[in-house]
Amino acid sequence: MARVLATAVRVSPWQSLLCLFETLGKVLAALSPLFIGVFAAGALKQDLRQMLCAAAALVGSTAANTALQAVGVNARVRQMELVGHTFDAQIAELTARIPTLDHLENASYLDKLQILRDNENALGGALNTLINTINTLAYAVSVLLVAVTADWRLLILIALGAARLLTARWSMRWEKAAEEAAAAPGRLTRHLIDLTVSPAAGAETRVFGHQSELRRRIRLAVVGWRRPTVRSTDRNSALAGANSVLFFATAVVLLGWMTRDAMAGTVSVQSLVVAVGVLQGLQSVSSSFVSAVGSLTKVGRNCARFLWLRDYADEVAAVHTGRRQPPDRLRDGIRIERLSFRYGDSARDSLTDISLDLPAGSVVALVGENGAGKSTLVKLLAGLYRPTGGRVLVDGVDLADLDLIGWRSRMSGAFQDHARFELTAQRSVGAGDLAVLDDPERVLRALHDAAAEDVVNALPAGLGTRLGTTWPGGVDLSGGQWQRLAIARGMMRQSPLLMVLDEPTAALDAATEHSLFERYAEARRPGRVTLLVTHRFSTVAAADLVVVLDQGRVIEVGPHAELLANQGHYANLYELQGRGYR
Ligand SMILES: Nc1ncnc2c1ncn2[C@@H]1O[C@H](COP(=O)(O)OP(=O)(O)OP(=O)(O)O)[C@@H](O)[C@H]1O
Repeated sequence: MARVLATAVRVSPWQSLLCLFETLGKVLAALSPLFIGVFAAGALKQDLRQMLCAAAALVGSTAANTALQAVGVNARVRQMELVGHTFDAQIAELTARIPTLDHLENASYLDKLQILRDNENALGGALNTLINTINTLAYAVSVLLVAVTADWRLLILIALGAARLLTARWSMRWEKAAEEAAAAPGRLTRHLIDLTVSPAAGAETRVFGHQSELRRRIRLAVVGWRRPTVRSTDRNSALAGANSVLFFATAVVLLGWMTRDAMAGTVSVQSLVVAVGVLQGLQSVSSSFVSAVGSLTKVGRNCARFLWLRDYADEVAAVHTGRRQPPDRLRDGIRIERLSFRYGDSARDSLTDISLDLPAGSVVALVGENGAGKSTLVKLLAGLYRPTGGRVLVDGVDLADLDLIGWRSRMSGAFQDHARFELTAQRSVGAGDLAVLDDPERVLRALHDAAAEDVVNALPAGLGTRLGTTWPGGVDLSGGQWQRLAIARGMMRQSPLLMVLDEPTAALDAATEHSLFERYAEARRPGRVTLLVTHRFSTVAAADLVVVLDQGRVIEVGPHAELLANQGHYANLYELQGRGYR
C-alpha cells in the first residue's frame, strides 16, 4: 500500500495533493447537521444573527464541498489512471525482463499472472480504494465528533456501528468462500465461451454438432460460477438488513428518550436536531467501513501478486549471474554433459542424463517422436530453463557462467512456437536482427535463405504489406506462411554460434520442405552449430550427425548411414515413415 501511495506521489505530487480536496469535502459534509442544529436553535430563540450565520455556514460548506469534491474526484480518477498505467507498465517490464520461461509455462505461476492481467489497472484501483478509505475515515471521525458533542447517548449508536464491524468478518469469509467456489466453474465458463467464439474451434464445433451441447454446458457452468456469489450477496444483504433494523430501532428509542428530555429542558433543541441530522451519517459510517475493509482486502491480494512478480524477477536475476561473453566463433562446439531436466510441477523428468557432443561446423539433426524432449533440449540450450542436473558447455565454458543476453544475441533460429508479429512484412522478418530491422536487402536475403520469397511476392505491397487482419488494410497469412516468415526471421542474424530450427517444416508442404532443406545444408558454417529438430526422419539424411531422442533419453547417435546400417530404432522409424511417403 505504501508503494502504491509512493508511486502516486512520484508520478504526480500536485494531483496527489488535489485528491485530498475530496477528503476535505467529506469533512465539511459531516458538519452539516451541526449547522442545521445551530440554525434551529437560533430559530427557536428568534436570534436572526445566529440563524444567518448558521445558514451561511451551511450554504458555504455545501458549496465548498461540491467544489472540493469536483476537483478531488477529477484528480482521483486521473491519478488512478496514471498509477494504473505505471504499474501495468512495470508488470509488462517485469514479465519481459525475466530471462527464463517458467513464469509463462508453469501452471501455478500462470494463474498468478492471469489474475494480474485480468485485474488490469488493479493497482490503479488500489489507489482509488486507498483514497476512498481515507475519505471514509475522515468522514467517520467528523461524524463521530459531531455526534458525541451533541449527546452522550449517541455513543450507543456508535457502539452498534462498531458491532457491525465485527460481523464484517463473516461477510469477508462468505465472500472469500464464494470467490474460491466460483473459480473452477468460472474457468470452465470462460473456456466453453472461448470454444464457441474462437475461429480455431469454429469448424470442429460445427462439423461435430457441438453447438447445442456447448450451450447446455455453458448454462450449467454459468450457474455454478454465479451461484456462490449470489448466495454470499444474499447473506450479506440479510446481515446488513438486520443490522439496519437494529440500528434504527435503537435510534428511535434514543430519539424518544432525548425528545422527552428536551421537553423537560435537560437537552437543548440544538442537540436534538443535530442527533436527528447525524443519524444517517452514523449509519453509513459502519457500512462504508465494512465495504472499505472488503475492498482493501481485495486490493491487498492484488498488491501481493505484484510483489510476488517483482520478487520472482529478482530471484531469477539473482540465479543468472554469469557474465562471461560467448566466443566470436565456436572452436570445439557445444558439449552436453549428463543433462537432466524436469518441469516445475511435473512428476517425471523430460530429459534424463543426456550427454552429447555437437561439434563446431556441423549440422546436427535431433529426431524423436512427439514428447521425446526435443524442444525441451532446445530451450535448455537457449538458457530459457536451468537444467535440474548436468550442464551445457560452450567451447568448454558452462552456459551458467555466460551472460545470457550475450549468449542469446549469438543464437538464431526458428522455434516451434513462433510469434506472429503483426507488423509490415519487412519488420516482421527484420525483427530477427533489430540492428537491420529496416534494411530491405537483408530481409530479402533472409527470405531467400528461408525459401520464403514467394510468401512476400504474393503480398499486395510486398515487404511493405501490413500483416494481420486486426489492422486496417492488414493481410492475413496461412499457418505455413507465418511459419516461413518465422524461419526467414531466424535467417537474419549473420553469424550465430548456434542456429536452431525447431520443427521448421511442421506446417510446410513437401516442395517447400525440400527446397528449405537444400538451403539448410548451406547454413553449415565453420564456427557454428546448426541444430535441426524434426520428427520427419526422411528430412535429416544430409545432417552430419543424427541424435535420436526417446522419452527424454538419447538412444542413438551417429551419421544417417551408420544408424541405418545399425538397424535400430532410427532405421525402423525411417523405414516406417518412408513407407508412408511411398
Ligand atoms: N511446460 C511444460 N510443463 C510440463 N511438462 C512439459 C512442458 N513442456 C513439455 N513438457 C513435457 O516434456 C516432455 C517433452 O516435451 P517436448 O515439448 O520437449 O517434446 P518434443 O520432442 O519437442 O515433442 P513434439 O515433437 O511433439 O514437439 C513431454 O512429456 C511434455 O509433456
